[in-house]
Amino acid sequence: MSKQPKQPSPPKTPTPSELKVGAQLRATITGLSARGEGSVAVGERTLLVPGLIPGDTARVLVEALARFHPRAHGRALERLEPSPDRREPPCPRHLARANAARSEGEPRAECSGCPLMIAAVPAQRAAKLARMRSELGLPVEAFEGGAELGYRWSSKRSVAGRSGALVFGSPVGGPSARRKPKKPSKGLWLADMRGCLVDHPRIVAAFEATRLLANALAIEAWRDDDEGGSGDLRHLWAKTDGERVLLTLVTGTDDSRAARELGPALLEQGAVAGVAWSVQGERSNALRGSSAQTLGGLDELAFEVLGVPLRVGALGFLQPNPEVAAKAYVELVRGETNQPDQPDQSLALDLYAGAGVTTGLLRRRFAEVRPCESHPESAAALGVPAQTAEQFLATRLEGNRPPPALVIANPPRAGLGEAVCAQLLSLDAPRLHIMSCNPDTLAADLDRLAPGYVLDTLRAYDTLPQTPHVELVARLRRRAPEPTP
Ligand SMILES: C[S@@+](CC[C@H](N)C(=O)[O-])C[C@H]1O[C@@H](n2cnc3c(N)ncnc32)[C@H](O)[C@@H]1O
Repeated sequence: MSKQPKQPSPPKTPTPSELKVGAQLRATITGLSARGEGSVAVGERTLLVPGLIPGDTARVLVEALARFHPRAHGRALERLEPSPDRREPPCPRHLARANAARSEGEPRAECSGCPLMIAAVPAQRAAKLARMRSELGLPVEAFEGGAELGYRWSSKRSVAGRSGALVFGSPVGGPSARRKPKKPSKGLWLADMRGCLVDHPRIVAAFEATRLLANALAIEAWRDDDEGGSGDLRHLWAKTDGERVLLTLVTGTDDSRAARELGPALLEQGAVAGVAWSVQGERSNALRGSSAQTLGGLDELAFEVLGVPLRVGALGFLQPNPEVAAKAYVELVRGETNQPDQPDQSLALDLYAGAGVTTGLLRRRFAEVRPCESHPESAAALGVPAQTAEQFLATRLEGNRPPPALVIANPPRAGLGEAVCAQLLSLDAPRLHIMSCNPDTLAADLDRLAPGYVLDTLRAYDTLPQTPHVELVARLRRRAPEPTP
């Protein structure tokens, strides 16, 4: 008799009674969390396990049951049956390669910034789409992507380590890490992101040149402590137009050797086209500080997105993946479905306008476009006073003017929130188009807007492959008034 091939075992869903801290379970992952952990529903709770993807069956140690959320957190002890979509992550610094042999001097593999890199990209996209559709109930009709690697035109690093051996990276033990640092370190414990595969190659080269020079100059890393902190270089922010790099040095103090020596040395070496300096000495995760000064070279990058000329300075927002974001912008500003895209002679509002790509695109169709932006540098580039969307809408509502023909809004991750949604309902524009980088807050905003708006179309864009992030564009139209009986 010929030997039968081994059949995969049926998926295993643990029972609620098995879900106790310290218990070891056999579980098959069915979904993905917002932070890229594998997830599986166990009774009322969702068990989240970093380092696993849908289709993986693993022995999982239950480490915690959340007190205020129906969540449980687990750690994969052994992968019993890997998902067919699993792959060796291409990045040598990826946490999943922590146990691989390293040559001497090679940084440890502990980066958890791309938790989905352990799956092939089509499977990553399928898992993200499934989360948006089934878990959040978002009727996403299409999901478009672009380059899988080297796509980031804007990237940040934190700085840690001792002088002469600085590490540029992101905190270890983040939400998608499979293990916490073994011992608490005095400063930040960072995963070394040298050679990051998702960053644009120009940015990778600029960060590496900066690291080598900073070490040669014995620049110190900034350390937060109870006395308010000490040291110097805290964060780095690099942006590129595809050719040139604008680097911002963020230091914890205004008495900074990094600003005095590292910035000029980088320019002299030709490692970057421009260097700016911003001070952020507060105890917070805020990275950019509120103002920057140019240390030399270019003070802004000038380039075009969809034919719109853009100028982005040291602290201005730039979509990390302009290639895919451009597809989302087209969807965001396009005219009504099935209607010829005729010039509209009326007014459009562009809320959270950032560098102004959408303002420029809307100006091709509308006689008047009013952008709103709260960051001083971006607002100045748009020629408007820095104002929050709340302040801007409050002023418009006071004036009791007729509603604009279209409002577009592209808020940060926190979404529009209750106050802005209430203002938008009062404003009563016939069309409202929202671009969002957070499906969870978009789902909440769509619920808040439902009394006044119907969702026409919802499309997603894979702006950050290898990570759980997505960008969405929701196009809403004002609800027709109920017929009076
Ligand atoms: C996701 S970005 C979008 C920027 C721009 N639309 C783009 O695509 O490049 C969000 C922008 O909103 C700005 N912002 C943040 N909070 C704001 C608020 N409450 N009111 C107005 N703008 C805000 C940020 O400075 C940032 O430029």
